[in-house]
Amino acid sequence: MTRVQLIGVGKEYPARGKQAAPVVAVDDVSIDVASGEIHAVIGYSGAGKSTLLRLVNGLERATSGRILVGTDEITNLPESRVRVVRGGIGMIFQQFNLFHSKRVAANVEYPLIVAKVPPTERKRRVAELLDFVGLSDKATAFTDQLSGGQKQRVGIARALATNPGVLLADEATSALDPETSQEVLALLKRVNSEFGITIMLITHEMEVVREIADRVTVMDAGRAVEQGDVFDVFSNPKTETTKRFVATALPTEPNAAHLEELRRRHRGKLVTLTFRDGDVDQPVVFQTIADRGVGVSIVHGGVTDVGGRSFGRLTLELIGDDLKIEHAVAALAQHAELEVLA
Ligand SMILES: Nc1ncnc2c1ncn2[C@@H]1O[C@H](COP(=O)(O)OP(=O)(O)OP(=O)(O)O)[C@@H](O)[C@H]1O
Repeated sequence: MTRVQLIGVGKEYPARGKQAAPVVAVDDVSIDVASGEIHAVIGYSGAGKSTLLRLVNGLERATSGRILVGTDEITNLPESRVRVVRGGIGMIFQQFNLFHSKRVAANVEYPLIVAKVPPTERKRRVAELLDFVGLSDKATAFTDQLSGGQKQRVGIARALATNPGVLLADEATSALDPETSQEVLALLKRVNSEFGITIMLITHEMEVVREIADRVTVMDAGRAVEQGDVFDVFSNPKTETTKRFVATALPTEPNAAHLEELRRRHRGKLVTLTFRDGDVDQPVVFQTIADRGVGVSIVHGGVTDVGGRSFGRLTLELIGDDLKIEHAVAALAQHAELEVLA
């Protein structure tokens, strides 16, 4: 169980060439990852996510701010001590980074050899880890005989070998198909819940955050532009960046073009209702409409899960005479967040 704190962290790369300006890859980012938490950092390409991860594992030095991994302030430590701290950090990668010339068991054993763990203990630990990731039967296979999902499971077993307090995941499921991604994310959830390992992951995929994270930081152009509980951030996005991510995975209001199309097909009044975490009783909503003598059909949207809580956005067509619809809208507004689509 390890807490990871980034306090006003910045990373600037020097200018290359005479005309070029320095690149500010990470700009004044603060993230407090509680021990045992799964924290996702999401952003588009170039947002600074990978740089941030390299600062946390001490592969690069921050130009400003402080980073603490547990009680070790790695931004202050000499390189020899940073290496020791890195021993308590597991890493998994998009391209798995396995040794292709070694068998599965040898890949998992490698960090134990580096850590000078005695052979019998190593064998026991490797067997235990392969069992945990469900690959006991692949111990003697070469890694290029494995599927992508199996390779990442080897990566996870290897990362866990030395009992790290923190696991850093760099786009760990980006190279995998959706179903395999789900399996790997489920395994990471078990890593977190069974061993209490803090997980910090970077991704450009909203699905990953939705599936696994407790809290999220949204990065854009090196800065942390939104941060908080996954449900709070995504059910009420404030910045354009977050809104774009939300639109890829959560039910939204129809966009302008879609609204035109809906208008053409539906003559009634269109309204969008937002349901947050069961704070709206759906039967009451539909009863309210029926009680006013108004017909209803769902024309867009849905209900889904985010951060383990339900979130819904439904666009409804209200059908009936104008006055009744007006009353129904007024009554609905008492029960739910409602927007009339003008
Ligand atoms: N070693 C480096 N030298 C100079 N500039 C760098 C270096 N590493 C990263 N950058 C720059 O820093 C910015 C952030 O890059 P970074 O790779 O951290 O973003 P990212 O969000 O991880 O994107 P991606 O998912 O595409 O890797 C980019 O503008 C990139 O060009």
